[in-house]
Amino acid sequence: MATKQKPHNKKVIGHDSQLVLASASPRRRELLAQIGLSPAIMVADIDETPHKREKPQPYAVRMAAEKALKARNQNAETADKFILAGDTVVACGQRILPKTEDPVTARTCLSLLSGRRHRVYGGIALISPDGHLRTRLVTSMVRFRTLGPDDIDNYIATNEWQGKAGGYAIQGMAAIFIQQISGSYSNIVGFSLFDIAAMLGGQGFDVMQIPDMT
Ligand SMILES: Cc1cn([C@H]2C[C@H](O)[C@@H](COP(=O)(O)OP(=O)(O)OP(=O)(O)O)O2)c(=O)[nH]c1=O
Repeated sequence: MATKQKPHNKKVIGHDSQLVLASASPRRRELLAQIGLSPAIMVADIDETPHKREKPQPYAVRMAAEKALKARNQNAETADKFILAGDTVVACGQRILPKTEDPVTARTCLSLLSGRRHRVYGGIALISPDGHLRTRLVTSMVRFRTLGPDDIDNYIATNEWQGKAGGYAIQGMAAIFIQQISGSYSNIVGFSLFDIAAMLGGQGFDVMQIPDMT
């Protein structure tokens, strides 16, 4: 069995089997796999309706925290584990765009995003084995080029907008519409790997020192 080189001066207090991802999102699973993490998956269904006049930034953080807390409260076996959850919110100004489930809503979102900049807010929540909840908000900016009717028709035909915040996925065909981003790319896809590694690292869970089981 191959193991990654471990510097002797570092104490590892966390490893992969101690990590739970409270998410049904294949994107979040794939993002964690990119940095060598394969957590247990526990889906936490929560009510994702924004509160009246709730701003996108606190909404993203609240959603992530509720997912993590629900996973912990529903599964006794998570008690001594790190629980990670994320939430992606696409906002045009202070307006929260929906996760699009039908083509009409997806068209409305794409028309709104066409030719302008918007923000993607990523809420991240981490519950440590001692039960402490920590959260972060990560912001990325995305600029779409102007979309013509054919662009929107063709994109709708891909079905890639289904279940995506704001009606698009940067990791698919929508990449051809995106002129510029600033901030974290992984934050737009699902959650910021930089911030996750930093949050885990702050709790003694060093992502670079997880045994490689392959
Ligand atoms: C903007 C954007 C969003 N998305 C996706 C990421 C999220 O899966 C989804 C936003 O919905 P979320 O509620 O953040 O996540 P989810 O419902 O898919 O999964 P879970 O709550 O169980 O963790 O939009 C992309 O895949 N690419 C993008 O470019």
